[in-house]
Amino acid sequence: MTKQAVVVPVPPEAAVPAPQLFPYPPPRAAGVRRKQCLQMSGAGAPGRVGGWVESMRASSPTHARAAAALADDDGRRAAWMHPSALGKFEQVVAASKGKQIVVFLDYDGTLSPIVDDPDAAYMSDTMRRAVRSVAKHFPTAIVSGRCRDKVFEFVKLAELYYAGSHGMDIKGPAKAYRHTKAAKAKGVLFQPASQFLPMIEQVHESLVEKTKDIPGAKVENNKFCVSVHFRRVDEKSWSALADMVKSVLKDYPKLKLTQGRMVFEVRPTIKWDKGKALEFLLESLGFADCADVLPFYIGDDRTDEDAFKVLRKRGNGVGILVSKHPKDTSASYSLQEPAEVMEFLLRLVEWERLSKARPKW
Ligand SMILES: O=P(O)(O)OC[C@H]1O[C@H](O[C@H]2O[C@H](CO)[C@@H](O)[C@H](O)[C@H]2O)[C@H](O)[C@@H](O)[C@@H]1O
Repeated sequence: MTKQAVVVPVPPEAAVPAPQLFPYPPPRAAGVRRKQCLQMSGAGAPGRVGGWVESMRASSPTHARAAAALADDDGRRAAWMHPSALGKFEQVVAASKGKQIVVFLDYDGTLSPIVDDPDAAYMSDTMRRAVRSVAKHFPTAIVSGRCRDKVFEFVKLAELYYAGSHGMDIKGPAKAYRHTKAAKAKGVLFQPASQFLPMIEQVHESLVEKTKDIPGAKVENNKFCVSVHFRRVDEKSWSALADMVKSVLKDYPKLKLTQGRMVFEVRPTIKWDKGKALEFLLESLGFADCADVLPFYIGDDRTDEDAFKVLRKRGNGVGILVSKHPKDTSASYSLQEPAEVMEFLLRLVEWERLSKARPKW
């Protein structure tokens, strides 16, 4: 395959931008307070350990269920916040008239169910078939916090675009989609954080060493970022684990700490995230500043919010949050779990097949 290696350094983050709302239907629920990602970087001081533990609790399924039980008392608000992308399917696809749909899919919790062991987060064969069908009709990308090779090992579809390490490692298929002649003809390869590789290696080693005595803690090397999992750590040790991670990162002001689903994510402080990856891929496909595209982004995690925000800012696109519980999100629709994601993808394929067969008046 012909590769085009583009390695572009991206400047460190200057500041965390204030959350902003965009006039994009349907509206977000009012009165839901936005939870900031916890930051530990040159730009922001770390919160108290108590703050971290609160945030760790918030990402645990037991606590999420308790929060949802409260929200259910106000069911009207929950329903309004996240209309189902399946229930509102016709409305979702109506916006695509005359436009090319491009599909972006997160992996963990979206295509595969969340499991205790990150190495065993397999995708079902039926889900793989659904994603393959989607990719036959629309340019399709997987956007994951995992390292690109690992997510490819799970998905195993060569025809897709892959953005691993939260979008910091992007590679396109050998035969790329081209909307315009200006679109990149050669395979895409983009690694904006390559200068951080040695640092990430060091931090990975230190984190493995430091956390080895905390039962259940697991450190995962995701190439341009590192995950520290606490799903299998006793809640009594969460604060000790948070302390350890923070103490390692003290010596690395160019790295920041964010949190996902029962996982700490150590990432370079560059202005690059899943949202930037989405924009980069649209541009590579030939859709830069283009109105005749409708991006769909489906994801379940806090890091997917960066992509949902980009869609809101563009005022064009469909953000779908995968969650059983009401959450503060910039997505416009929801699906409850990977099984519903699969149903939605199959429906999208069927709708496209039928609309091609339909006579154009
Ligand atoms: O962007 P994603 O594809 O959603 O990746 C985010 C993290 O996903 C994985 O961790 C999550 O899934 C695991 C398996 O189900 C689960 O055990 C863990 O608690 C979840 O946080 C992956 O292992 C991480 O490296 C990714 O950063």
